[in-house]
Formats: sequence, C-alpha cells, structure tokens
Amino acid sequence: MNIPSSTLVEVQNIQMDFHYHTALKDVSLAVKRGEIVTLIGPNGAGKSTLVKVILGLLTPQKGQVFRQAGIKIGYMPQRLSVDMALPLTVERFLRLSGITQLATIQAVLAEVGASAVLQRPLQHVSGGELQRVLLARALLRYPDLLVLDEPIQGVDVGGQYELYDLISRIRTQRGCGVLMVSHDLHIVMAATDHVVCLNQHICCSGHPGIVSRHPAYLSLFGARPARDLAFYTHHHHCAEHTVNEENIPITEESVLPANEQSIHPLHSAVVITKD
Ligand SMILES: Nc1ncnc2c1ncn2[C@@H]1O[C@H](COP(=O)(O)OP(=O)(O)OP(=O)(O)O)[C@@H](O)[C@H]1O
Repeated sequence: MNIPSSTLVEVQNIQMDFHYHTALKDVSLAVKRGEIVTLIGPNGAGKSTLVKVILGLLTPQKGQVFRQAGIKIGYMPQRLSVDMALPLTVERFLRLSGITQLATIQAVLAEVGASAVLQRPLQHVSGGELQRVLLARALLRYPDLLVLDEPIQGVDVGGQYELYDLISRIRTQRGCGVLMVSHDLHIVMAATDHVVCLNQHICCSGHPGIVSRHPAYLSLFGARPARDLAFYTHHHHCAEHTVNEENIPITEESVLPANEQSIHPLHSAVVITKD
C-alpha cells in the first residue's frame, strides 16, 4: 500500500503477542511530517512495544507497518545501552553514531542546549543533560522522524517544560515528525498535536483537549490530569486548545473549583509555546 507523501509512518491493525500475553491488539496510528504524536498509557500498556514495531525492531503477528520510502528515523530509547563504567566523553559517545565531524557534533549539542558537556565523561552528566545528549544523538542524522521513548526521564519539573519546548522547536525548525512516549500527562498534552491513549488497544485518540475529557482517558488516569490540562491550556495556549467536544470554550472557572483557582501549581509554570 502507498501512504500519502505527508505521512512518515503508519501502522494498521497491529497485534503483538509475547508468549501468552497480548501486548497490542488492533492498534492503528500514523505520524505525519511536522506533527507531534504522543503515546500515553499506564505501565505495561504496550507503548514501548508499539514504538519498537514502528521502528521495525519487532515484527507483529498481525497488521501492517508502512514507512515512507527513504526516510531517516532518529530514536531516543527509554534506557541507555552503554556501560556507564566505561570512560567515555560525551563527544566520543556521540561519535559512536558514526558521525565523526566535530563541527556537526558541536552544532547538534548547541541545538539541544548542551554545549557545555562536550568533553565531560558521560557518567558525570546530570539526568537532564543526559536526556539532551540522547536527543542530540537522535538528531545527528537529521531524521525525518524523531522517536522519543519517555524523553523527560530523570528531569526535574522545570527541565521537563524546557525539554518539551525544545522538542516543539526542533519540530518547527527541522520540519520533522515526532512520535513520543510519555507518562506526564498535563505537561506533554499541552505540547502535542495528537494524543493516542493506549492500554493494549487504543482507548481514545485525537486532539489533547478532547482526549483529556474522554471517558476512557478519565477512567485510566482520573479527573485531575484533565483539569490540569484545561487550566494549563487556558493560560498558555491558543484558542484551538481551549474548547471542549462541543466547541465550547473551556475556562479556568469551568474546570477548577473556586478554592483551587488561585493556588494551582501550574499557575506559575514555564510557558511551552505551540507553533
Ligand atoms: N520481549 C518481551 N517478552 C515478553 N513480554 C514482553 C516483552 N516486551 C514487553 N513485554 C510485555 O508487554 C507488555 C507491554 O510492555 P511495554 O514495555 O510495551 O509497556 P509500556 O507501556 O512501554 O510500559 P512502561 O510505561 O512501564 O514502560 C508488558 O506486560 C511487558 O511485560
């Protein structure tokens, strides 16, 4: 099957079984150029499994995987598969990707805001710096599609906003598509175009403002994250993020009880801009 030229990858009706356990059942999704798609779901929902199917690292028992011919994919895995006991500088670690030009490595580290760690041993960089180095590695081949499996692990809350802001800017500047896995709902949902809520099957999917109010989402995650998102988007985002399913604007007053409106923790949050 041919996929539209704007689509980078598409999977249809995927089933992935491990022994007697079905990790994915009848899962379909697509990522287009310039779009950020975020997979959310509880532990064991099949998020990493779906990412591996999309990357071609796992072959599903059923369904089809389409990749646009000739596209390059940059992958940031959930775990770093490097022996942290090895004496390895960030520069040498990035050279392991096959890119040997120092100027290219310096440019990509500057792009992710991690120039300062170039000569530092990998095991001495902080959690937030390590995530930026891993993002730099995924960017080194100038991918059409960036696949990020829980990119904000080990990053403090302020750093999480910065990292999502960075990912959003990379998408805009490079025009690549982004497929992300995340647990942190209220932050990531404000920085994404399309959310897919997974729990073996797709429970719901669509625009973040709609998914956050979907009964399947609420039964998985509870009401609080939805209220956080509505509050957050009300303050920091364009109109398209502040309407509900009936296209009625969502206001701070409509989602938070009066006694929570002035003390909400996201009130002073760092702004993520959505282009
Ligand atoms: N190689 C494997 N062999 C057997 N079972 C596996 C394998 N990989 C994943 N699983 C199982 O498939 C299910 C989905 O795992 P997966 O890692 O995709 O979930 P996840 O949504 O990414 O979870 P988390 O949020 O905890 O990272 C889990 O029950 C897991 O134990």
